[in-house]
Amino acid sequence: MTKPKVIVTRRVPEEGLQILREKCTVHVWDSDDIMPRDELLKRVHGSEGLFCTINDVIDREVLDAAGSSLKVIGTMSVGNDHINVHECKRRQICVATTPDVASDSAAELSVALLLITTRRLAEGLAALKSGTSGSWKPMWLLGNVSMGKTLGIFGFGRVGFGIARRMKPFGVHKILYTDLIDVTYAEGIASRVSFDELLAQSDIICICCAVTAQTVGIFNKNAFSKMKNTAVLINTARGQIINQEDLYDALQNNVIGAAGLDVTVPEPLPLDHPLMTCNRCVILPHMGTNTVEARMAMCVNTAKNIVAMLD
Ligand SMILES: O=CC(=O)O
Repeated sequence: MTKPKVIVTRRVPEEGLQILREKCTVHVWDSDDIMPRDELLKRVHGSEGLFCTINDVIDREVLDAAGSSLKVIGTMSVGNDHINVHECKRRQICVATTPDVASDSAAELSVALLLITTRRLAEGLAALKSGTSGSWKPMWLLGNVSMGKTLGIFGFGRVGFGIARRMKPFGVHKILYTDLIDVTYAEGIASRVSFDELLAQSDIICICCAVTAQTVGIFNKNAFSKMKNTAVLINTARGQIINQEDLYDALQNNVIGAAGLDVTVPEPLPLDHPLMTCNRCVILPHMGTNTVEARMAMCVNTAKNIVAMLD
């Protein structure tokens, strides 16, 4: 019996590829760079499985190019916003993500970014490296401590819960969350409030929701105007959730205090983008799940998902 053909759109850990090779004929785009679109369209033809990442836009064109043989798409990611899941459902193509194994890494990165931003560590590091930090000064780069503050979490899923659990020992006074539903695991840790209450009460807000029609651009001028002017906004979810022009204006005009972004539109943000010039905006190049542990587990799970569904 011929083995099913699986396309892997990126160089990924060998452990995952081995799992695939036992059952499938595997074609790997063996590069750290994104598989060019024309190559993807060409190579996906006749495949039964597609192993992709967040940078591969899997739309109708790709699904058409693959043809009716395609049964499963395994994405080595938590999010699936790069995939037209409605179209996949219509065509009875299974889509699998790898959420659980990445939650600790994503929550930890969120807390790291929160601390870098609230304590102004990026500015300190930049000053040291450029030789402008000078000697110790009593009134220089004063950040804020988390102790006694109110932490707001927008989207209380695995990552939001992980942030809450990690920030509790820092002595935050209150943890609030906004989500579509009451989540039972929030009991004793966080209280559900409306979006407006979250905006008004929080000293720090972490965005950890999925990007949907309801959340695109929800952090905009109107939302910023309801936040404290000292508030710090952290986004480790998706760039589209923040209106970046409004964020720039809010930071420039001291409507809010600071922002820490692991995700932007586009990625990477061009060097001449206005947000890149903002001292109070810390920007990382989408590193939420960049740990050896998460990447290995994400790769192995993606491979297992594909094999299981082809079986
Ligand atoms: O953003 C990263 C992911 O969705 O895994």
